[in-house]
Amino acid sequence: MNKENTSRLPVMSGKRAHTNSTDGEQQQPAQKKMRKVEVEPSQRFRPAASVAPPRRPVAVKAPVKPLRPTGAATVAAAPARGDQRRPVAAVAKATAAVSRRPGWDLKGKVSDMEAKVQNYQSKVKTVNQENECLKDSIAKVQRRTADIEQENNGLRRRLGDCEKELVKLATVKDDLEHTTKERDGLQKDLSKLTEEHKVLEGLRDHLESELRNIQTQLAIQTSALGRCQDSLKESQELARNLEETVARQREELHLGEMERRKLHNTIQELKGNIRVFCRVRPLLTGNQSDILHIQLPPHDNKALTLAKMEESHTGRTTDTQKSYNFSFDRVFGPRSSQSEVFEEISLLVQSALDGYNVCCFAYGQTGSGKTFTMEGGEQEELWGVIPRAVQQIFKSAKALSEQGWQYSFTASFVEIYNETLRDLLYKGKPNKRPEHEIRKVSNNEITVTNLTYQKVNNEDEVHNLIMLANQNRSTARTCMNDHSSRSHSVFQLDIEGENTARDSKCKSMLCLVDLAGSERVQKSQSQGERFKEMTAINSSLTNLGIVIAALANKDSFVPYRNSKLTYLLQNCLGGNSKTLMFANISPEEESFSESLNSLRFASKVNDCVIGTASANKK
Ligand SMILES: Nc1ncnc2c1ncn2[C@@H]1O[C@H](COP(=O)(O)OP(=O)(O)OP(=O)(O)O)[C@@H](O)[C@H]1O
Repeated sequence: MNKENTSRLPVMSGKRAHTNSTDGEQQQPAQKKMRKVEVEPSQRFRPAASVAPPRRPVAVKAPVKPLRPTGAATVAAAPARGDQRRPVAAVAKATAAVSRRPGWDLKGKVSDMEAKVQNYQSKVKTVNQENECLKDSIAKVQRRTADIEQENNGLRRRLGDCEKELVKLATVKDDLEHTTKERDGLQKDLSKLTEEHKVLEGLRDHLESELRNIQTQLAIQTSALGRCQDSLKESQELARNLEETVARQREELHLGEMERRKLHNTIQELKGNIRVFCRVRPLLTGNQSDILHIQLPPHDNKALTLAKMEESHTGRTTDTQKSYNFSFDRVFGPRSSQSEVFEEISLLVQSALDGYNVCCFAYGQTGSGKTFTMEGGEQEELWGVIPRAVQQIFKSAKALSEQGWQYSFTASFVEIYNETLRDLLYKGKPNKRPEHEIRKVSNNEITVTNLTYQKVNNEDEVHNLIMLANQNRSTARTCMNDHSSRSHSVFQLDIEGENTARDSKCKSMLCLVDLAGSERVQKSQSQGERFKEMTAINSSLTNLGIVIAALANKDSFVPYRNSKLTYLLQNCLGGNSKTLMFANISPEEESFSESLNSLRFASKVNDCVIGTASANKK
């Protein structure tokens, strides 16, 4: 640089002045170059400035200015180009003058020499000035250099910082890549979410439209609800009125029921507490019109005539027809159905639910149709009194439950065979049958020891018990009827009713009795065990007649205990009961005398008026 500066100095050395003073124009490029040199550093730093923040070097402002004065000084201090050439020309002139001066002209020569010295002094002065200027320039350049170095150091530090930053940026780049990946992933997620969002928006729109529909429906329903509530209020009001009406009608019904019971009882009393029905069995074979000896008046269902031609004992008189007229509460002919028969006794059965003891028994010779009347056949239309009575009892109990009556039923089925009691509901081993005794307990109630008293809740349960009883029933063969029953069977249903709302209770029993055959001993041709059976049967039936007669006569003593049958039926036959007797007769002519016998017995019973029944009420 010094070399450059040296070579580009704006001032010519004395020697050069001598050698190059001929061409003053050569100095100008040197001056231009010098300006250029001073400007270049700042220009060179510009690219760096473009990297680093633009920090303008301090030296840029200063350097140009002093150089101009230098140049100017050079121009001012130094002689003008024309002037610079003048000393040289003067020297040359002086030289030429010297050379031209004659040797003797010393004075001229001295004056030339002095001019020369002056010229050189002026040059020295100019050079010194330039030298000072240059020193200033050098100092400035040095300061500038220092500044530049300083700046350079700053830039290096900055470069270092930048490198560090670059390293950091490399990490940042990694982070950026990672972040970019994450961003890509997030963008994918975002696009997915955007899709989902779109779907959800669609769904939302759909739901919103549904919501609007629902809201519309809700509004409709709300208004309908309002209407319903109004109508509910009206209905509640109506229901209250109806409830009051129902309560009033219940009261009326109860009073009506009480009235009905009273009237029913009055009717039963008017009919008599013991009633006798006669039933003629149809012929089992042949035409019913062949029954000639039993005459039933067509318009009187209460009369019956037994007619028989009697031969003259002497043979002198003609045969005479002997007629036996009977009158009963009702006479059923051979064509009467089971339902017709039951219709007549259903009112009596109803009395049992009203708290009256009811007894219904079938009397007649073997094979006359007692069992058929009481039990009947398997088919419902052939059902006899017992199944029909049970059906009616449970039906009526159910109907009365609506009026607050609750009933409980207990069934027992006992057989009296040869004056011995047998439990027909017994389920144990035959050889372990217990013995039974009839006992009178408190309230004059009759009970049988060791007997099965089975609680029943419905018709079916009773039917099952009847089937069990039939299996247990003792049957014996006789020459008159293969399956004739040689025993009395007594089905008893104890009824207890309670109406808690009315604080009413009632207790009664329904006895349905299928008596053993009533035929006379000699006709049955029985012997031995059979004879004993017949005697016992006849004895108990005779006692039944005696008891009924005693009751009719209002005897102070009624011999109930003379037979097991009357003892067992004591409460059903007494004053506090309603009794119905079926007199069953066979249609065959050979049964004439047995039929006559039965009808006579029935007639006697029919003539009896047994006290006034009263309901067992609390
Ligand atoms: N009204 C009737 N209609 C049709 N068949 C009847 C009628 N009455 C009785 N019978 C029939 O007559 C036969 C004898 O009747 P049932 O067994 O009822 O007589 P019974 O008096 O009970 O005899 P027993 O004293 O021996 O038990 C049976 O076959 C029965 O089906």
